[in-house]
Amino acid sequence: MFKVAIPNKGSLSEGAVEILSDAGYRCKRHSRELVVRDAEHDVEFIFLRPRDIAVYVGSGLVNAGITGRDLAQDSEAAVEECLSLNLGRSRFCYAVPKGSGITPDTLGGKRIATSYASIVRQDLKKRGIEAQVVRLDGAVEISIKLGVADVIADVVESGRTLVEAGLEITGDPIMKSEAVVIHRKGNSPDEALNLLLKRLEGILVAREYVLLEYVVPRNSIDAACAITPGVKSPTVSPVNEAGWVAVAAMVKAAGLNRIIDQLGELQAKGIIAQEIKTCRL
Ligand SMILES: Nc1ncnc2c1ncn2[C@@H]1O[C@H](COP(=O)(O)OP(=O)(O)OP(=O)(O)O)[C@@H](O)[C@H]1O
Ligand SMILES: O=P(O)(O)OC[C@H]1O[C@H](OP(=O)(O)OP(=O)(O)O)[C@H](O)[C@@H]1O
Ligand SMILES: [Mg+2]
Repeated sequence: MFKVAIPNKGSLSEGAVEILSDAGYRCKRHSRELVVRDAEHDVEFIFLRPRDIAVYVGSGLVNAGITGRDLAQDSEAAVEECLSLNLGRSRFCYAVPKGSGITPDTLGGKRIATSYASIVRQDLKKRGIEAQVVRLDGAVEISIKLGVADVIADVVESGRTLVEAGLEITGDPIMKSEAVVIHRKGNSPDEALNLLLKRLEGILVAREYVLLEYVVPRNSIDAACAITPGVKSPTVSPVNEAGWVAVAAMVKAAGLNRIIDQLGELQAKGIIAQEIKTCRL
């Protein structure tokens, strides 16, 4: 049975279960099960700590996993990414007490608290800086106030936790992260993994696009198709009224209102947008 590790807690846990469920897999836990079997798809979902997922995948004990890019890198496990899931986006940054003036170039000799010791050591090495890395499990932002560190390196999303702790980001992000599907480095994806990836890709596209349908005067069809070119090409069909045609096309949800306005200027009528449940391009 194909084994997929997913986070049992933390920021990525809900999103991972949701995208897999949208892709048609049965992976919801009813209580605290560690394993959920989807017999129909011949897949076993194993609930692990997000930090441990890359270790299991890298050792070949599970076939694939969903975890954060930062966690995968920090683990130093032999894994590679096969798909980004567009969820759990964050930046991994150095932060210092507001107004302290400490920058990434002046980290030499400082104590840097982090839950991602390996990423920080790699970054310091790249910069040629010697500093002390203090490995903490979480709530890293409080460590400076409590006196164990001068600087932190941590995950930043909205930045609210930093502000509340009186800290500010210094320098560019050390890395940008999001939830990714990983598999063992060097293994070429087998049929079961490719199927999982295709289904997840279908959900990513479905989340990004809507299906737009409208009718438009026949003499405006070229202009309308230029506004809604679809992914491959729009579907144009006859309607029961002379001089009009119906159009259906996938459009990016992000620019939807502007597209509707432009179609309105072409006298398009009956414009409707529908969510897409899944999609295979
Ligand atoms: N506030 C956030 N917004 C988006 N992604 C985040 C956030 N905090 C953490 N992450 C990402 O989630 C992943 C796992 O971190 P998370 O903090 O959820 O796990 P954890 O620390 O093991 O769990 P917990 O915080 O519940 O103990 C990492 O890839 C991280 O970048
Ligand atoms: O920029 P923000 O939106 O404020 O989010 C960032 C915070 O979220 C995470 O903390 P989490 O709740 O996972 O606690 P932890 O640090 O104990 O893991 C992360 O470690 C930061 O502290
Ligand atoms: Mg956390």
